[in-house]
Amino acid sequence: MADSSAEGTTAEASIRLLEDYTARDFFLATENATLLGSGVAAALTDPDEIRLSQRVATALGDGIAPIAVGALPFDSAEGTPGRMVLPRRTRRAGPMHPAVDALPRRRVAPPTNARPVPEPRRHADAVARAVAALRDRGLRKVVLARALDVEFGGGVSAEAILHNLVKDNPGGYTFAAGLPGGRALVGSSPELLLSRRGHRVVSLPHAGSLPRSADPVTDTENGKALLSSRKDHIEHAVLAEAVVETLRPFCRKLDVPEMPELVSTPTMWHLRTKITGELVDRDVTALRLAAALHPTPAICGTPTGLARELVTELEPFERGYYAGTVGWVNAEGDGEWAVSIRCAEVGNSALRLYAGGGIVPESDPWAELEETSAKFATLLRAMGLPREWLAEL
Ligand SMILES: C=C(O[C@@H]1C=C(C(=O)O)C=C[C@H]1O)C(=O)O
Repeated sequence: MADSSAEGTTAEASIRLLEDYTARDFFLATENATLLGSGVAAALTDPDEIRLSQRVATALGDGIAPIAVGALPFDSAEGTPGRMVLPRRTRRAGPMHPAVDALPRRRVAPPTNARPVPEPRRHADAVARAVAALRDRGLRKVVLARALDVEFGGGVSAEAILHNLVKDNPGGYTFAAGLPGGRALVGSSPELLLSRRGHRVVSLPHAGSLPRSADPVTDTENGKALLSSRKDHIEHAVLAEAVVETLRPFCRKLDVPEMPELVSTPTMWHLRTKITGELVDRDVTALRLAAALHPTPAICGTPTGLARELVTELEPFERGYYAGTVGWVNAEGDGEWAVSIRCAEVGNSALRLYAGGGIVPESDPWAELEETSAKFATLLRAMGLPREWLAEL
């Protein structure tokens, strides 16, 4: 029988969860709570995400465990199926912050080798081709990503990276999801795809980005520039419209602010819209809603099918669980699903980092390349590497 415990809201309780995390587990720290799922009472994989959500609801209804956790890939047609686990043991505690600030950072040994995929110049070329394709094929937006393969002669610890990510990102959805073969998807995303609690649903779509700067004057200027950038508002509007359209049939009431707000992570400025709604049918679970929303134009594009084709055509790697979603759902159907960005797939002695950005007809290839470099910084920082390290590759 699966075991579940609420371990209180004390700092010690949440820190114990982080300290007990191992790379096979599921971990999620948000502003409000910390969750650790370990062991496998049941595992479900399915390339059809709606069917997966139904199978998970059935398993939860059977009482196998009180909660299911896991990850959906960017595109299950690539051969990476959605993967959900009903953990043998689920532990919950209060938020990690600010208590985690007092813990020392963990050291990650420096990499022995690193290789951008594709070469940076080729990513800029792909963006230019994407801009032309938007026009020729009638797309409003496509999201193009690049990857960075990093090797560590002496091994790399997902636990240490997660620890530093939690410390660095108090407002983030900081996650780790165990993958087959002892690998783990580890990251800290600013973006909530969907949360459901009772009738209330919330989505926090993000699109439109500029890097933060260590210089306070440049930093403030970047924030202001983003808030008044026509190109970024277009990029954002395409996303917010798509999320609203998908949620509308499920909701009796939707609250959508007219304008996005400016938000920040330690490495990026973003435009974000907070969409809240009231569900018509309580039987529609958080995972079912996440499956309906995914892939949003935050990580794919509009129209979805054409954008997905363009991504396959222009990116020389498979995204796997990057640009998918990670989260949990319980027997009541409540849950929380974050967009799996600002993350890396971590193995024993190597990891692959990912970063992407939305392309619209007004996009500039070199600015888009810069944006992906800035987005890598979330993980680089957790690995103890300065942003300049990337420029040397
Ligand atoms: C695709 C990523 O980020 C997404 C793309 C954004 C953009 O294009 O402005 C902003 C936030 C995210 O929705 C990523 O970080 O890899």
